[in-house]
Amino acid sequence: MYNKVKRVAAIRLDSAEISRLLGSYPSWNYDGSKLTRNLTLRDFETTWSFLNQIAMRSHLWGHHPTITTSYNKVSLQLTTHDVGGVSNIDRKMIEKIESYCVGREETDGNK
Ligand SMILES: C[C@H](O)[C@H](O)[C@H]1CNC2=NC(N)=NC(=O)C2=N1
Repeated sequence: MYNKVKRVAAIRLDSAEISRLLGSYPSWNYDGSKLTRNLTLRDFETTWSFLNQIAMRSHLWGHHPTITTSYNKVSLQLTTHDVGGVSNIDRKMIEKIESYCVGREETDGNK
């Protein structure tokens, strides 16, 4: 699944496309240059399982979010240097990351 590196040319998203993306994924924010998301996961193991999936996907696509983590907290930043902004690859990465989040975020019940 993660053994074949696939690179595609990045296409910059315009502001309407970025707005649509944020509409579909309200947990993400746009700071004018990059897409960001902060999340809290259920526990440490869940956090690293999630991070490993992102790492393998990043390796496969040659596209690497900036990641900051501490125990069960993760901050993600996504941008594409080649286009000097946000691209279709960042959008695809967000779609993947959101699928990896399902059922793994901390809920009020276990705070
Ligand atoms: C040379 C190398 O492919 C580039 O620097 C890649 C690596 N990973 C990357 N990751 C992200 N998030 N954005 C990029 O523009 C990017 N560029």
